[in-house]
Amino acid sequence: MTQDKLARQFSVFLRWRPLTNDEVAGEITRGSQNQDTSLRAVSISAPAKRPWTSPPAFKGSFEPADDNQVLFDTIVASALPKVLNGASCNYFAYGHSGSGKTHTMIGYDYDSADRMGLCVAAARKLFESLSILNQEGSEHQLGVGFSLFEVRQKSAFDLLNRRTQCHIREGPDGKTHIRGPTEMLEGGKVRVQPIAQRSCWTYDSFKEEMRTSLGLRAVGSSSVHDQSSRTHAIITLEIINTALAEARQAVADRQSELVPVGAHATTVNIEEQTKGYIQTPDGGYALNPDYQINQERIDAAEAEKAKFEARVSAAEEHVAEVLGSHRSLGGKFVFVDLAGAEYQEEKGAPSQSLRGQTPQERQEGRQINTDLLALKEVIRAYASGQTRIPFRSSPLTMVLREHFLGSRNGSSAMIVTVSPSVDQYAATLNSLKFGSLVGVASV
Ligand SMILES: Nc1ncnc2c1ncn2[C@@H]1O[C@H](COP(=O)(O)OP(=O)(O)OP(=O)(O)O)[C@@H](O)[C@H]1O
Repeated sequence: MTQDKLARQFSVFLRWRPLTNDEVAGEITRGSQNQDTSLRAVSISAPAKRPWTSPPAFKGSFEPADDNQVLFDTIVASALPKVLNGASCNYFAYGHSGSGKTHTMIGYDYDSADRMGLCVAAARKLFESLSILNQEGSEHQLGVGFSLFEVRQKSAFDLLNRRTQCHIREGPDGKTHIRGPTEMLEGGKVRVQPIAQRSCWTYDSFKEEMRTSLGLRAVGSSSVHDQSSRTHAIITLEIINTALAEARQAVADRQSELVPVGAHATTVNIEEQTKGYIQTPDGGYALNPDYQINQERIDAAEAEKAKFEARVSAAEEHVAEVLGSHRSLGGKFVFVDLAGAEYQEEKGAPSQSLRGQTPQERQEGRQINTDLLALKEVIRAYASGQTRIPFRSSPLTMVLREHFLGSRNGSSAMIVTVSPSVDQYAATLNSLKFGSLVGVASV
């Protein structure tokens, strides 16, 4: 295995949730074997269903009795030292609606260790480690920058900013920018709101932010269970300090100062070109003999613009310097609670959950499937060490680009959540096939 390949480890785990009270049709028979590799092959069967066995693809498999603490200890805990060393570690929950993704990633009880979701448990451990580092004494206390937004169709919705709709775009620098509405400030300055990051200095303040923001999560109306989420929720916990927050704020301020100066340079250029040329009878353009283009005026406006661009670059360099001032700064845990995968029954008929959907929900379902297929291709390309990774294929993968690229020395994993109910056989089979396609590429 090459060094690069080692740095791109991606593991796939399987989690069987318990049967719910209304799942009375019986349980899928399941097996899991280690063959000649360190990965497990998973097999399923049920009366009147076609049995299926995966290739060796799963790093581990969790039974219904395994609680969230067992998952945290097995999958996430070992990543903590990497995050404290500045790496980015990413975790995805994939599964059909109601299979246990939100229970796994976020949880419905933030106070008990065996029920809190992986992101809450990670925050708890992170704050414990940061408090030790902070006692060692440093100029700026370390804390956690928390952001939480949803990707739905082609937009992002910032749950830390009243679900404000943000646009997902690729900038000229090739990076993905997620931008909210523009604000007009004094002196013609324009500020484009980025996705909010809340600075949390204690675990309790983080939990409070989580509770408030998750109250705003979008839910669908007619899927498998009432709280079905139709969006991909992306939660980031980044190690920050006040110097980093201030340095990033300075970049935003310099960018808003640049906007009117850049607009002025463009206006001057257009004015001079409009006066300096006249239209000829054949529809072409020629120099206006009655006007001399004022090149000095254009150059002065361009020079002013260059001065403000340099201020932005200097502020960006300062962010990089601050990031380099402590080994932990910029380290990140990223948790992605993916929208429920939608699927067809074996013979192409719509599944029970698809039948009662509105046209808008069906359209959303198609986009969700597009996003999930794009994610599968990105993970396969990433895990197999390819240099060209198709991030542009969907808004979801565009948004995840920086986290994949930032995870060089980190580790990433997907948890495929499935129901053991025979009623959910087709959905479970569908999720296992997806997980094994991702898992075999990660060997
Ligand atoms: N491993 C588990 N142990 C106990 N209860 C679970 C487990 N997994 C899921 N549940 C319960 O099953 C229900 C559905 O789970 P959850 O909301 O996590 O599904 P989901 O996959 O996020 O669905 P959707 O995509 O529709 O949001 C919840 O009541 C949850 O508490």
